[in-house]
Amino acid sequence: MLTLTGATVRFAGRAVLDAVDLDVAEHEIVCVLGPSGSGKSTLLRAVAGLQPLDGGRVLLGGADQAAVPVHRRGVGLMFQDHQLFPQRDVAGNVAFGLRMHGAPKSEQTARVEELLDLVGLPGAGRRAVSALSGGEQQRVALARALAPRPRLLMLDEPLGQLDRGLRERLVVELRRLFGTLGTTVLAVTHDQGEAFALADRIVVMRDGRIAQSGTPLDVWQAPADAFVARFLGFDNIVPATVAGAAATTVWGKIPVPDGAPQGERSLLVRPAGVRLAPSGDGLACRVTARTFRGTRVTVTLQPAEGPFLEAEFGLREAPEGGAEVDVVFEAEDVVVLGPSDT
Ligand SMILES: Nc1ncnc2c1ncn2[C@@H]1O[C@H](COP(=O)(O)OP(=O)(O)OP(=O)(O)O)[C@@H](O)[C@H]1O
Repeated sequence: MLTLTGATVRFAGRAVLDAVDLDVAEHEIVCVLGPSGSGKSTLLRAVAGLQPLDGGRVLLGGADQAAVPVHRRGVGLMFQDHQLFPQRDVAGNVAFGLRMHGAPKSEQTARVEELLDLVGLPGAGRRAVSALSGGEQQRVALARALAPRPRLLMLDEPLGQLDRGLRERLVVELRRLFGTLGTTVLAVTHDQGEAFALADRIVVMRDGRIAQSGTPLDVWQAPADAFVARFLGFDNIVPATVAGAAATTVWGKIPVPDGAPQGERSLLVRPAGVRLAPSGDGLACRVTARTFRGTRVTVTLQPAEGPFLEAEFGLREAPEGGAEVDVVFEAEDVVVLGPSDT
């Protein structure tokens, strides 16, 4: 459906999009994740035709888009701030794209009603957009983007301004809606939770390049490198020299899973893989913080050397704040990451 090959955009000589290759299949929901300034919005703008490329190509349905203007690309766009027209009512906003395409009035009216039903706002056509809540405005913006049946829907931080509870509900609704409609989606967000809940595939960007692309499960289980792992919210990452079944780190020798890549690497230890050991049998640490998380407790451990460790224990076994404990590591919760700056 969408293919980018070597897509490059430079501002003042700096590559903000640096030879990006990306394929989005029909009906696929791809979420682009990355820190601020990594080039996510520029990527969307380049696909939409709002940002000319300095190199490479954008193909939609196999056709090069270099000479195709924005309104002929057949893409729907929805931005964080909705950009609804305040002087038009809900129906006027949803019909906008249909009017631009010259759809007859009767067809516009029927399609607007259909879309408002679809996004959970039946009969809201005559309401003023200024009188809607943030979540309702988001639904109107979505209905407007979907109305002309775009072959590709692009979302830029679609839930950015809404509160967390509403975002969590809407993201589930969006996924269900896109699944029902078979919409092909390219979405940009810096919220990992949102991306993981919405996407069939996650693309992590760093400095204008793709750092990793994979299913949510793949990316979660096996982050490509320390940058991706940190961006996904993992702590417990240290440089390591992996040889055979163990890695040498500032935290001592740590067992690694069978078949782990060897040599100079970064190592990630999941908090669940840190276990208490008898005194003198493991890495000696002091407990510096304890946080209750329902039935589990997250404990921060400071070893004599190296960064602190996050560990996760059951309520009964979690050590007290200030306690001196020894810990060992379970190989199954250790991930050997690619060679990378830690
Ligand atoms: N028109 C422009 N002129 C100059 N620099 C720009 C322009 N547009 C974007 N940039 C720069 O390009 C880089 C990438 O911007 P972009 O908006 O694509 O990042 P982003 O990943 O979407 O960030 P955010 O999450 O903050 O929206 C930034 O450093 C930004 O300052």
